[in-house]
Amino acid sequence: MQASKLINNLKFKKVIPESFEDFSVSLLTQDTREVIGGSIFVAIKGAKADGHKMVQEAVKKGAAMIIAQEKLTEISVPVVYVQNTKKAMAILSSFFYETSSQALRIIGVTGTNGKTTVTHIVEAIFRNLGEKTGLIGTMYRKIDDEILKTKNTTPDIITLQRTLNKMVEKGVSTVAMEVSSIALIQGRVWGIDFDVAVFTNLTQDHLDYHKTMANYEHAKSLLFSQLGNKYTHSGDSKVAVLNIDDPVGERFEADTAAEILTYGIKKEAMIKAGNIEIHSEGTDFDLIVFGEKFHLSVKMVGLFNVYNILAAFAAAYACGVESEDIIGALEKFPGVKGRLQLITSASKVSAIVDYSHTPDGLLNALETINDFAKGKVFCVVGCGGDRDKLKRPKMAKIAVEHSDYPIFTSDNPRSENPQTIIDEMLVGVPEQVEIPTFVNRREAINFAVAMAKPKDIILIAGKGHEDYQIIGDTKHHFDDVEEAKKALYLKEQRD
Ligand SMILES: CC(=O)N[C@H]1[C@@H](OP(=O)(O)OP(=O)(O)OC[C@H]2O[C@@H](n3ccc(=O)[nH]c3=O)[C@H](O)[C@@H]2O)O[C@H](CO)[C@@H](O)[C@@H]1O[C@H](C)C(=O)N[C@@H](C)C(=O)N[C@H](CCC(=O)O)C(=O)O
Ligand SMILES: Nc1ncnc2c1ncn2[C@@H]1O[C@H](COP(=O)(O)OP(=O)(O)OP(=O)(O)O)[C@@H](O)[C@H]1O
Ligand SMILES: N[C@H](CCC[C@H](N)C(=O)O)C(=O)O
Ligand SMILES: [Mg+2]
Repeated sequence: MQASKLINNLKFKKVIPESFEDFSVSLLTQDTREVIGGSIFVAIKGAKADGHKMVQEAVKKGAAMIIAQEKLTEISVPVVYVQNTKKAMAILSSFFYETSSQALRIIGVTGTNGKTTVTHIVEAIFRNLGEKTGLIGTMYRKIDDEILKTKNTTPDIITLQRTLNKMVEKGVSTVAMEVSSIALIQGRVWGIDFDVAVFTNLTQDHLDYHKTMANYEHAKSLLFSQLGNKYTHSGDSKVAVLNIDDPVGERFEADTAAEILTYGIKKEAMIKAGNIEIHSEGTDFDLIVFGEKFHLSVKMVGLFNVYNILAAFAAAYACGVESEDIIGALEKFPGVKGRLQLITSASKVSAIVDYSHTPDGLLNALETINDFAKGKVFCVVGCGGDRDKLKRPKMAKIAVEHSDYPIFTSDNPRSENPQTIIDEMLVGVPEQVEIPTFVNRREAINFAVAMAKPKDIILIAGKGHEDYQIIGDTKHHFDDVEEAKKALYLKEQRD
């Protein structure tokens, strides 16, 4: 696309110099590290760095035009001044990648917990129908079978539009996408034309960023207010899928112009579950869809996963998929890596690796395990550095109250001192309770495995699918599943 045509999509701007030699735009980027000849570089003022200070570097690498919101001097390429470069980036990327988001059916999922799980179930439902699918979230970006790495749960808008564009090229028709609260506030999904927006739940997380639960809720509500502002006459109205058992779900009804589809277990919902029986290998329940009852046996364990299944069912139902087709996929779905992932061993001690890194997630994981545990429950847990500190004493208290042997350790300490994080967890524990603590996560896992007896279960919480540990600025290889398997194997040899 020619630069002049692209920037014409910005109504309010000042271009200096006013006339310039037009060129074909090779790349639109906000990151100097990506710039190639013929790029347009968008200068963003971020939390850590300021793109305006890196413009010379971008030009040196071949940027042929700069979009800026602050005065730049001595720049040898045309500069387009706008009020807000983030907004300009959203507008330009949507035109640069043309029709991507309109050409796809996009299901956005937001909420504190369950986004990764729900998006994976939604993906499985549409794959089961023979469609090519896309998935964007915490673990990766997936275009049909191709897996691309990801830095954030919800990528920046340019990466997002680029990814959607590749999906269209590859013949993908439906995309399931996690939409984080931070992304909503930062405008990472501005201009994305969601067809269905799903709300899972809202409990404490990310207060380092949002400061209050009210701000956090407001951030999540943006997905619903962004949905369905314009009614199309094709009959495909936008749908907000809301967990009606969560008071926040009820409140979001007022935030959206879209049609509402409710799901729940406790309250009267359009899509409901009842007669729930949880066992160690799966869950049985009745699914009631507008009064019509189906019986389901799924491989996923836990009440919270029934909510995730209801959310995914409702999302697919909102797109017109038949109940029987959805159920077929749900009963086959094996679960998501690192979410209540069971590791058994000949020693009869089992480990469960779970991505519970919030108080509510940890409570749900422990309550589920307690429901079917026949021996004692161990809980190896830590809290991430440079993230919500208020989670620390709460998660510690939950571990102490809901497991027989809590053991505190490090998650991803990042720039923080790992012992300080553990000390902040200990604030949530009564003084007389002694907790074994290990800064080294491997030692904590080995200790739990050594202590455990046949029939005991060890929950290793917080890192799920992650195959790394971030200590300082370094990302070391570390995988809870690998560690648990190794420790359990050595125990078998010893005992
Ligand atoms: C605090 C925060 O949210 N930061 C996010 C934000 O960064 P930022 O805009 O503040 O960027 P910055 O690092 O200050 O840099 C400013 C500008 O300079 C540019 N730059 C920077 C360095 C350089 O050498 N060259 C260069 O051009 C950058 O590309 C950027 O345009 O925007 C970036 C692009 O969208 C994100 O990658 C980045 O996420 C960081 C890595 C992060 O850790 N974010 C976490 C808190 C986060 O967003 N988490 C959510 C929720 C997870 C969940 O609950 O599932 C997520 O969606 O991942
Ligand atoms: N519906 C739910 N309600 C409460 N807890 C849940 C729910 N679904 C999952 N969990 C818990 O939260 C953990 C993370 O689940 P998942 O990865 O699906 O959530 P997420 O919203 O994608 O998290 P993140 O914000 O880190 O991307 C799980 O390992 C489980 O312990
Ligand atoms: N999406 C979450 C992931 C937390 C995972 C946990 N292992 C940690 O590092 O704190 C976050 O960025 O807060
Ligand atoms: Mg996720």
